[in-house]
Amino acid sequence: MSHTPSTAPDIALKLTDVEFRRQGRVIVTGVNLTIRRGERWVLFGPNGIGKSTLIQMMATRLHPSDGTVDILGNRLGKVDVFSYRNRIGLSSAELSRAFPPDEDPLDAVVTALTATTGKWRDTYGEEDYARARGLMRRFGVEYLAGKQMWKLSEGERTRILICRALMADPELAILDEPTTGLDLGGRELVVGALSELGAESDERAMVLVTHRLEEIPEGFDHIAIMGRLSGDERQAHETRVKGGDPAPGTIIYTGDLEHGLTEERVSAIFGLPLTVEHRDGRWQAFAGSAHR
Ligand SMILES: Nc1ncnc2c1ncn2[C@@H]1O[C@H](COP(=O)(O)OP(=O)(O)OP(=O)(O)O)[C@@H](O)[C@H]1O
Repeated sequence: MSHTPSTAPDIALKLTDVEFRRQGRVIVTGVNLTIRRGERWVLFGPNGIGKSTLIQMMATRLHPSDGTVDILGNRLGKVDVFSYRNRIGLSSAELSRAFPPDEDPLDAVVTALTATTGKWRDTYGEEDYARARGLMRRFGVEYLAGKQMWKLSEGERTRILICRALMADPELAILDEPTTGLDLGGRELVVGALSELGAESDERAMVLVTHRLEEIPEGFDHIAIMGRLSGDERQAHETRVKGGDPAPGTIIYTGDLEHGLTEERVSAIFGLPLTVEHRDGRWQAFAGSAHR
């Protein structure tokens, strides 16, 4: 049966008027975001604002309560997700819990080809394993082949999941906090490898989630910044914000990263005066003045 794409061919991801509620609480609302093929995006915002919630939708793991999510021309909820899930590469903490504890990390990477976890029933060729090993080398974890997933440190598991996310040469790669648990050396290796990937001119769309400016790789030049509803918009929602629940998260800026990451905006979303610096392609933020 032929399938009419739900969006223009150059659009990888489109969220339209998305709201997500959990147990009566509005977690995110008014989310609009369009990501084109070949673009590298950072999804940035403070803890608990709803970044992972949006990522789960972008990766077909969660449906919006309202609004629409279009992924690679498929409207979420209208098309069987298993028909296109292997075109999306995801690395996230939630996913890391899906593997059988004794799974070989090499298999955890290679099973991305069939969008499964656990190797049984599937067979993969030598070429597949060679690609998996190549990715593991690139991210400094080739030595983990033959080990067991449950024994990995957090930083090792994170890197294995990045390799897995890239294994199937996905059209959309989604990396949720890809430097979680990494020591300084590991972080710099991963940020460097992601910068290289970001600089490659291909049609893959990439979305990287972080709440730390230091972890934005070079080449990621678009940003969606999340903050909480404020002013009139918040008041319009007040009747729906129960008890001490924080105001819903939303996207307060989308576009060019260079212009989006202003001190004013970053200070506002974290609720304290911050100095933001951009030097040699990398970003950093800290409280107070750089000239003290
Ligand atoms: N299963 C759940 N049940 C109830 N509330 C949840 C659940 N999962 C997440 N939440 C709430 O939804 C809000 C958004 O969470 P989410 O994980 O999307 O934020 P985040 O921006 O990714 O945060 P972080 O940077 O800390 O990972 C939080 O207040 C969280 O407590």
